[in-house]
Amino acid sequence: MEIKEAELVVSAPSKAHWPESELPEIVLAGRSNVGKSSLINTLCGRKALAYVGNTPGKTRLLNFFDIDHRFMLVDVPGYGFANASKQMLIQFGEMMEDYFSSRSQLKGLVLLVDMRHAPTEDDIGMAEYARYYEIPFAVVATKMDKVPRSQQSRQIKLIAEALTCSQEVIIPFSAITKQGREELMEAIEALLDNKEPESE
Ligand SMILES: Nc1nc2c(ncn2[C@@H]2O[C@H](COP(=O)(O)OP(=O)(O)OP(=O)(O)O)[C@@H](O)[C@H]2O)c(=O)[nH]1
Repeated sequence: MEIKEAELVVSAPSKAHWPESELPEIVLAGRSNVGKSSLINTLCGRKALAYVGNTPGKTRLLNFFDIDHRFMLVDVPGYGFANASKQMLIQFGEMMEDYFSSRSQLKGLVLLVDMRHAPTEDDIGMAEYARYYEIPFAVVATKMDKVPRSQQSRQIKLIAEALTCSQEVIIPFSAITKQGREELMEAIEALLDNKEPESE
C-alpha cells in the first residue's frame, strides 16, 4: 500500500470535535518522544507534515489524518512525559477512555515503543487497555537504527515479554533508514481488514 495523499483533518481537543467521517480508524499511541511524528512522516512521505518536535508532550489533541480517503490515522498525544501534572494525566485518561470505548470506526491500535528500552508501565497499560476494549493491535519498535544489530532480537524478546504478545507482531522500525515501513503498512492493512496481526 502506498499513501498518495494524507491530510490533517482536525486536531480535536474533545469528542465534540471528532470528525463525522465513517472511515475506519487506526490509532497510533506511544510514550512521548518515541518517534510517533517521525513515523507518520515516514509513512506519509512528509505529506502529512506531522510536527517532529523536541518539546516532549506538547500535543494534547487527537489528530485525525485522512489517508487517501480510505482510512484515518489518529495520532494520540504521547504519554508518560516528565512534569505532567495530575490534571493532564486525568485529561489524557478521560480522552482515551472516551475514544476507545465509544468510537465505532476504531479498527486497531499501533503501539509504538522505543527499541532501546523495556516498555514502560504506561506502554504495558496501553496494551492492556487495547485488550480490555478488544481492539486488535500491532507493536512498532522504533529507532532500530540506534540498536546494534546483534542486540535487536534480544530487545524484541524483551518487549514481547513485557507486553505479553507474540514477537511476530513487533515490527522493528527506523524513521531514518525507513526499515520496517512496508511491514507496518501490511500490519495496518491487516488491522483494517479486521485481522489481528498477532494471530498471523
Ligand atoms: N535515530 C532515530 N531517531 C529518531 C527516530 N524516530 C524519531 N527520532 C528522533 O526522536 C526524537 C523524537 O521524535 P518525534 O517523532 O518528535 O517523537 P514523538 O513521539 O512524536 O514525540 P512527542 O511529540 O513528544 O509525542 C526526534 O529528535 C527525532 O528526530 C528513528 O527512527 N531513529
